[in-house]
Amino acid sequence: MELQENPVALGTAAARPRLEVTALSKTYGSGPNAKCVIEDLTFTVTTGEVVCIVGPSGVGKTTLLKCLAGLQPATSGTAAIDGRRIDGPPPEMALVFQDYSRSLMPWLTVRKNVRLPLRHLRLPAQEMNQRIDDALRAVGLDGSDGKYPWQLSGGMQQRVAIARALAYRPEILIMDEPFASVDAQTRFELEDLCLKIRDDFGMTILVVTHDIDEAVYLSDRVVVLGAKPARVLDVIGIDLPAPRDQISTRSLPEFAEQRTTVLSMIRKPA
Ligand SMILES: Nc1ncnc2c1ncn2[C@@H]1O[C@H](COP(=O)(O)OP(=O)(O)OP(=O)(O)O)[C@@H](O)[C@H]1O
Repeated sequence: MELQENPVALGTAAARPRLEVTALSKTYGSGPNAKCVIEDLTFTVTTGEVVCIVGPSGVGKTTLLKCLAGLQPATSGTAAIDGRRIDGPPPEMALVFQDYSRSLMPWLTVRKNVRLPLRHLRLPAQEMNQRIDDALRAVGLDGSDGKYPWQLSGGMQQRVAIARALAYRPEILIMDEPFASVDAQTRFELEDLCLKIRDDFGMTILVVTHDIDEAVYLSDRVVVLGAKPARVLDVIGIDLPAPRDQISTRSLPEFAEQRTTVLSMIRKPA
């Protein structure tokens, strides 16, 4: 797959903040009905990093992701890519949502689903087909392109959703609880796919998850959010050896230590 060269793997670029969230706040409504959902969030995601955001349910993650995706303005503060303020959907960003059953079109084949976001790029047919083939191969679904989503397992459907994001060739991938609706074994496979995408393409990946173990397994750093309003409690560097492996990494004493650190941060009284 030829998404982009991996500057991190090639050692040609110093790690730099790709995505910068600075003092970002979002209040819905005004006057007596004003509701501050996220307050003064500051964190960065560096090129080629996987960063997970964890926090209590209803913390405001969708609100945050909508601001990062340029779908709604922040009330104050900024989100920026390479120092460029986000004020609309950034062309270098793709999103993957939890609910694949609602994000895939059941009446379209796998191939046509993956092609959907490419239509507005007006690519030559050959390049369009190449991108679709590459993306399906990257998620292990080459050979399934003529099937319909409802003919696939949940995990395969989520792979289609990931392939659709990859075919767009994003530099930044944002995933909103992407593996929450699949069984445990598939979840492990998709987590490893996420790390492979980062390793192969140097992609910068931000994942929202409620699963602390998943956050520790995937992340270079974990952003821990407190609730009401959402604010950053801590950013925890995850120092685990690469490459990560579902059995050996999760068996390490350091894994348990990092997990306890994140968990106790979330459960600490405000
Ligand atoms: N457009 C809106 N107008 C007013 N309030 C909103 C709006 N969107 C979200 N909210 C409120 O903001 C709060 C956080 O919602 P949000 O959907 O961002 O949380 P979440 O972390 O994604 O939730 P969940 O974990 O349940 O998916 C909720 O109380 C919600 O009611």
